[in-house]
Amino acid sequence: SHGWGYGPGNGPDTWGEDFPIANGPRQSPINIVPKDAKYDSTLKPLKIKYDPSNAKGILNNGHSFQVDYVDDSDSSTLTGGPISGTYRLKQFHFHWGASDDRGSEHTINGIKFPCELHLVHWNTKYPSFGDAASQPDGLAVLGVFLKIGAANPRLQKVLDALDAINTKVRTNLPLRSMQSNLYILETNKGSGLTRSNNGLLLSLLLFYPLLLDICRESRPPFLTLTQRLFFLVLWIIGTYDGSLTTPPLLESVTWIVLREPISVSPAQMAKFRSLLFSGDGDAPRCMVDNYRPCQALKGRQVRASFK
Ligand SMILES: NS(=O)(=O)c1ccc(C(=O)NCc2ccccc2F)cc1
Ligand SMILES: [Zn+2]
Repeated sequence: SHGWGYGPGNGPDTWGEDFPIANGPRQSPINIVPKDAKYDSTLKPLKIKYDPSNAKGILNNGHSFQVDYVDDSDSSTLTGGPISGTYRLKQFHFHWGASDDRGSEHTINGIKFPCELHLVHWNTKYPSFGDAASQPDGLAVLGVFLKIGAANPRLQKVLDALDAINTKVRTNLPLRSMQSNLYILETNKGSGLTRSNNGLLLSLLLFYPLLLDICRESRPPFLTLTQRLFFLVLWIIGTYDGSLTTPPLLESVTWIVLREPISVSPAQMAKFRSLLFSGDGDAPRCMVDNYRPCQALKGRQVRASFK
C-alpha cells in the first residue's frame, strides 16, 4: 500500500483512514489569533541550549528533510517557557510551499508564511524519544516562521548539503562540513526589556539568528562582551497542547511558536523546492506543499508571553 504523503491520493484529508487520531481533540497545526491568545505572565523565560557537536546527519525522509542530533546527553536542550523539566533536541526539519504564499503549518490571523522550521525535543523524564512520543507531555516543538527577505547565511550551510540528499535516502549522511554552532542563550522576559525599547529589541533581533545559527563551518567566534550582555528575548506568539503534524499524529506535543520570523531569500526557497519526494529511480516529484492544513481548536487555550 502507498504510504501517507501530501499528494491527491495520500494527503492530509486521507490520513484519518490509517490514523483516526487525525480527528482527535488536540491536533496540530492551528491558526493562531493573537488577540484571542491569553497573556500568561507565569510563562518562564525560554532557555535554549544547542551544542555544535551534536549535529549527526541530514536526511530526506520522503516528507521533508531533517537534521538529526545525537540525543544521548543533555547537551542540546530546551527548558523554561511553558514546559517543566528538560527536553532534548532530537531533530529539526521544515515545511514549505510551492510558492511564497503558502508553506507554513501554523498561521497567524490566517496568514501563511512560505516556510516553517520545527525544532523537535523530547522530555527526558522518559527513556527515549519513541517512549516520549506517546505521552501527553512527551514532546516540545519550537516553531519558527521563515519570511522572504535577505539570504540567511546560517541556513545556507544546511541548504548546501541538500544536493547530497536530493532524493529520499535511507541513511544519515555525515555532516562533516556542517558542524553547527548553536549558542547557550539565556532569555529573560522582564528585565526592563519592554516592547517600547524597540531600538534595543531591534538590535537584539540582530543577534536573534545566533539562536538559530544552525550551522557554521568556522569555529564559533567567542561571544563578545556586548553579546554576553545581550539577553535574547524570544516572544512566544502561541503555546498550546497539540500533536505531531504528520502521521502518526500523536497528541504529545507542547507547541511553542515564536513571534519573530527569520529570513530566507527567494533563491534559498528555490533550493528547498529542488528536493524530491520521490526516491532514486522513481519519477521525480518535487518536494513542495509538505504542510498540513490548520486543525480545529476544539476549545483549547492558546497562551502568549507578551501582551
Ligand atoms: N511536524 S512535527 O509535528 O514537528 C513532527 C515531529 C516529529 C515527527 C516524528 O518523529 N515522526 C516519527 C515518529 C513518530 C513517533 C514515534 C517515533 C517516530 F519516529 C513527526 C512530526
Ligand atoms: Zn514539522
